[in-house]
Amino acid sequence: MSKQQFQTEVSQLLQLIVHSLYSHPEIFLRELISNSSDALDKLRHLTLTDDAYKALVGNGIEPPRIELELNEDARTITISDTGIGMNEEDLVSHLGTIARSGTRTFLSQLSGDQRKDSNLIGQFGVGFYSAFMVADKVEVISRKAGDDKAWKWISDGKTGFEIEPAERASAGTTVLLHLNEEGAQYANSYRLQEIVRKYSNHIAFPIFLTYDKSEGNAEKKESIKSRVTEQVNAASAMWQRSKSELTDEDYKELYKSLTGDWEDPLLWFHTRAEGTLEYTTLFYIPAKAPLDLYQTDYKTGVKLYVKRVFIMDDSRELLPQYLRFVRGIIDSEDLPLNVSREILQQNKVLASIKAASVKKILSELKSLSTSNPEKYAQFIAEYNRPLKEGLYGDFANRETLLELIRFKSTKVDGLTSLAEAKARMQPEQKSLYYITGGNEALLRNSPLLEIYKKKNIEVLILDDDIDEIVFSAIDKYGEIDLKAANKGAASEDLKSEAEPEKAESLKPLIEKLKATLGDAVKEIRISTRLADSPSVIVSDEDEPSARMRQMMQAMGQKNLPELKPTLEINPDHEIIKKLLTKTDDAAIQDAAWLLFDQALLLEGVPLKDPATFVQRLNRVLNQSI
Ligand SMILES: Nc1ncnc2c1ncn2[C@@H]1O[C@H](COP(=O)(O)OP(=O)(O)OP(=O)(O)O)[C@@H](O)[C@H]1O
Repeated sequence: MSKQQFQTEVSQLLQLIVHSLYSHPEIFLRELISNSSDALDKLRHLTLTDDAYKALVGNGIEPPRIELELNEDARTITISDTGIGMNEEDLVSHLGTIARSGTRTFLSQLSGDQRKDSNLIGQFGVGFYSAFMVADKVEVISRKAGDDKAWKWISDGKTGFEIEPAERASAGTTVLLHLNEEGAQYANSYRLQEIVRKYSNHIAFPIFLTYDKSEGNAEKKESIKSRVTEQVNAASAMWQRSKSELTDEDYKELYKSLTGDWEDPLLWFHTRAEGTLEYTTLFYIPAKAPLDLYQTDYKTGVKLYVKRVFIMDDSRELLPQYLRFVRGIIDSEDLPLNVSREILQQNKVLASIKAASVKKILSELKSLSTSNPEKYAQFIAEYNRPLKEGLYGDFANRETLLELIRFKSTKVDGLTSLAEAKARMQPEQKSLYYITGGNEALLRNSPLLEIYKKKNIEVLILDDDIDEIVFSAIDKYGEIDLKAANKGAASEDLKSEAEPEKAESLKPLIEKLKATLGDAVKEIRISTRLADSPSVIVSDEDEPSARMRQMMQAMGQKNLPELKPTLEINPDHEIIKKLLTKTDDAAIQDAAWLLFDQALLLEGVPLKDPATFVQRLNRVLNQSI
């Protein structure tokens, strides 16, 4: 026998489970049955596709079933399956550690108070460990398909576990729960049947319950107990039934058992396609974004079935990456059962299912945005950003995605759509405008927006760090141009007349400024977009903005060419007007740098030489007091 410690995270998780989940202990059964169902799925796939496993059917591998056994006197429940099973190594790694990085990160981020909040932990599946809510000792006896040996794992759920050799007639896993005080209520056959029907009715494998049934004997006026085994669930793949047969509760329970989420899903879409290709899809959108949404090793949430046989649940080919928050099932009639990961990558059937699924999901979201704006707002609060990622990669659905994404704006509180912004356009307004950068407050106060304010034109505020990358690739919304206010060309539309004389009179000043700033700027020109500020910096259409360069540097991009922005000055500003009459070169030089540096600061670009900036500022201040 070997005694082993739990990984630290497991101990933390167990603490959390035992101390915060008392409100839902019954879910232990759903979690264990869903593990059994997964194990049966995995083995069935192997026996259908792999000759070595095929040969073992009836000889070490039994037909798929899940058996619950209740022993009221001993206060034990067993959950057995004829699935894939675990060997010694699997038992240690699957039941002694937490493999999912999402769970690990989640646990490490929780504060003391949050740990007490059971809603928070409901966001991820607690899985097997939920057994310790109801049991003070758990034994797992398992034999892996293809192996002769069986192993027993025993733990009190406190610090560690023991492993020893065991006996098991065929492949599969038996979980034996020694119920604790809290769990005693489940040593009751009615209760168990009720829980199975509530949470696991849709499980595609038969679930049997063996228990002592009391039956009245009218003659002797007494009840006789007999040991019986009865099937408890419907055992048909729920998604294959027609929508009209299914209730909201059915959908919600399937979702919970698929994902381990405790909250109801926000939405679901159930579709059956018949015709050239036959398949069923059932997609769910979780109410809260999955914890690993922004991790590169995120867990995918769509399971692939072929003719109701589970094939895989970790393929990134089933939906595009930006829809990685979608959970659910794709069940195809046309794919081969032995379809491999490599084949999936170039498979035409899957490509069509995938394309149709994306269209379906997006079009359902689009109709939700009009039919139920409140629910849509909940969706957007969680998933606006992944949709933007889609804008970057999914050309085929760009138009729909543009309709779905929501924006902050200078004209409305909260969020708005492009369609709404279009409806608010001024009669003379030629394009839709936006400004990008990493900080909302900075953007809202940017001098670049002054002219828009003056002309009562709306500007969308794009303050997500991916916005500039995404939107620089998108120049149209339908027929209308989308233009960045921080780029050169946006001001073309807003040009006022009467410029030639102004330009002529400012020429000498611009030359002096240019002589002072030299290589720090690419060009100095008269601005048509400023009202209250004396100066601003802008980038060319094809250049990354100043803020974007910072991001690229932060991400480790080296050898970026020096930033050489264009400085625009406001001919109508008092400072510029005064400078026109100044002849003192030293004062003009100080002013040139101050105009440039303040424009950089407002763009959120840190100054290269703050000390000189402060000296200059103090010089000018000194003269003005
Ligand atoms: N009945 C079983 N048969 C075979 N393997 C099992 C069984 N129960 C658990 N396992 C193994 O133990 C692992 C951990 O199970 P656990 O329920 O904690 O998490 P999970 O099912 O992977 O994730 P989640 O419950 O969050 O969806 C499983 O991934 C599986 O490999």
